[in-house]
Amino acid sequence: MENAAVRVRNLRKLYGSNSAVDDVSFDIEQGETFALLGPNGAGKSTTVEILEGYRNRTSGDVSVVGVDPSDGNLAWRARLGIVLQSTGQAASFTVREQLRQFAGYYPRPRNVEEVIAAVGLEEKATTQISKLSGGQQRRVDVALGIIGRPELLFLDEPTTGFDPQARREFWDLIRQLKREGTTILLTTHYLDEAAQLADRVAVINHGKLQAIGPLDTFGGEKARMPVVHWREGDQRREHRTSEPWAFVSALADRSGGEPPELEIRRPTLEDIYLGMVAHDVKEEIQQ
Ligand SMILES: Nc1ncnc2c1ncn2[C@@H]1O[C@H](COP(=O)(O)OP(=O)(O)OP(=O)(O)O)[C@@H](O)[C@H]1O
Repeated sequence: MENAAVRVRNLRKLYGSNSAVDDVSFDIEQGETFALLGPNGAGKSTTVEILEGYRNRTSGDVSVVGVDPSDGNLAWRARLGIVLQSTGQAASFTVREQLRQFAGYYPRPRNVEEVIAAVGLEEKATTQISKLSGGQQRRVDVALGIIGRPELLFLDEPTTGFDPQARREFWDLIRQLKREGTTILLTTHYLDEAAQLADRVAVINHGKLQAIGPLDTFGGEKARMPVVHWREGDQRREHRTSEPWAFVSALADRSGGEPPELEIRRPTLEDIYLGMVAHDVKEEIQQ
């Protein structure tokens, strides 16, 4: 990729003799939403913290919006938005005060009131952050991450604690940022969230990049094959096929009409991911 927002080559991080990140390479294109998935302890946070300039690497090359994070200065940092897994808020400030203060750190901040509205906190703008619920505090984290109009937004488990409606509103907000050209690196354990938002997905497991690819082909043809489910007498039956309609039509002919409890299920990203991680499936790594 010519103008990658993020470029990672042969990244390694050792903690003593433990290889937390082991020869990982990938690019994130400008404007792309990239989801980094993997089980607990896989090396996601270590990778992301190296990109954010919060952690040193053992070896490899890294460039984030054109700068090596280990040389990143304040001007570089102002081009990034970071929503960490947990943040220590200045809890005695109100939502509006906190956002106004943060807006002052950036050269081209977004409008504070617009950001408050975007994260759905209009009614809480004058409430002290310490008096907000966990999910509302998480919305403040997200608001602080976007107030500086970042080119590249890091979202680490952004919707933990959100109720279902708040998650959907958050997804709309992320789509809006994407339309404005923001590059997004999303780390999440919610596979439906990755499926909703990501253009490309990568799975990191035991420190290694296990799979990477566009959302709509991720996992390969075999893992994505639909499964036809139906009932025959008191038995539940299923059949995996790349041509479910042909199979269903033959099944209907055979059983003289639509079989009971007929369903065609396409594997979700979660199904594909779980199959991959459980079986340590090696995907062809393609950039
Ligand atoms: N500061 C540290 N010192 C020593 N080992 C560490 C340190 N931070 C992380 N590790 C180890 O590095 C490995 C990768 O951890 P990391 O936090 O990057 O995983 P993760 O994929 O982000 O996990 P999670 O989904 O649980 O957040 C783990 O084995 C972890 O124990």
